[in-house]
Amino acid sequence: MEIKLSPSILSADFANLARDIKIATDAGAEYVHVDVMDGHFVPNITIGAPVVKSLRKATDKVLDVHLMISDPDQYLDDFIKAGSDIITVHYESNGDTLEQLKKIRAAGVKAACVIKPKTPAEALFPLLPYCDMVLIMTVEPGFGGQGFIPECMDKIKAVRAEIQKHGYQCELEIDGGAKLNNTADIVAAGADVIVAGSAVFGGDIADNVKKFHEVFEEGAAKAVWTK
Ligand SMILES: O=C(CO)[C@@H](O)[C@H](O)COP(=O)(O)O
Ligand SMILES: [Fe+2]
Repeated sequence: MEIKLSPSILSADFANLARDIKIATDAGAEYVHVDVMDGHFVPNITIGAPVVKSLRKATDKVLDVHLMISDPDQYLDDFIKAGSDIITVHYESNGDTLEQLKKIRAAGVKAACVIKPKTPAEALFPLLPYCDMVLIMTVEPGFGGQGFIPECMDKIKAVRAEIQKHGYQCELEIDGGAKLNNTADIVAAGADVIVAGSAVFGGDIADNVKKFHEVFEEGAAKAVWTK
């Protein structure tokens, strides 16, 4: 069972993004997670579409773009044109989430929807047929380096059960607080894409990526679900 790592560049060296991404992907990271924050939807400002455009030239790995912005409708075209491979919109952002997902897919980009920790898992269910991936936030969005919220484990299980029940081709990503010591349980609960920022870019990046893949195998061996 293939479990993928999506290192969040929020914890990388912003003056050396291409270098840090290369180290992580050469070591086996499958995706590159890009946290876009607008200072409105979350109390932090990070990067926008021009940076995604530059990263597109720096890597051919999957650019997994997590939009933490109030108005996706205003910026979706920019992130599509910049070369995103996956665009994830928040259920809690303004506008019609279903229409946003359809627009992303129509542009040939993978569409994903994300819920914050206080949003129930069931909010995602009607959107699953329109999603190539769903993301469950396991911290409040806005900052890297926070602790995993344990109550989110049941949400991972509930969304995994719904995906399995209908046979949807939809990846289940989690984001926030994934560490080497809790990721096996997160995978066993149902996640197949793990975002990790501080636990990848803090210390030896290549070694951390390799250790995450070891932990994925442990989690997959304990999992009661299969792909
Ligand atoms: O979207 C976010 C935070 O809002 C994340 O992608 C974080 O950047 C993950 O960082 P760690 O919790 O793994 O340090
Ligand atoms: Fe993120």
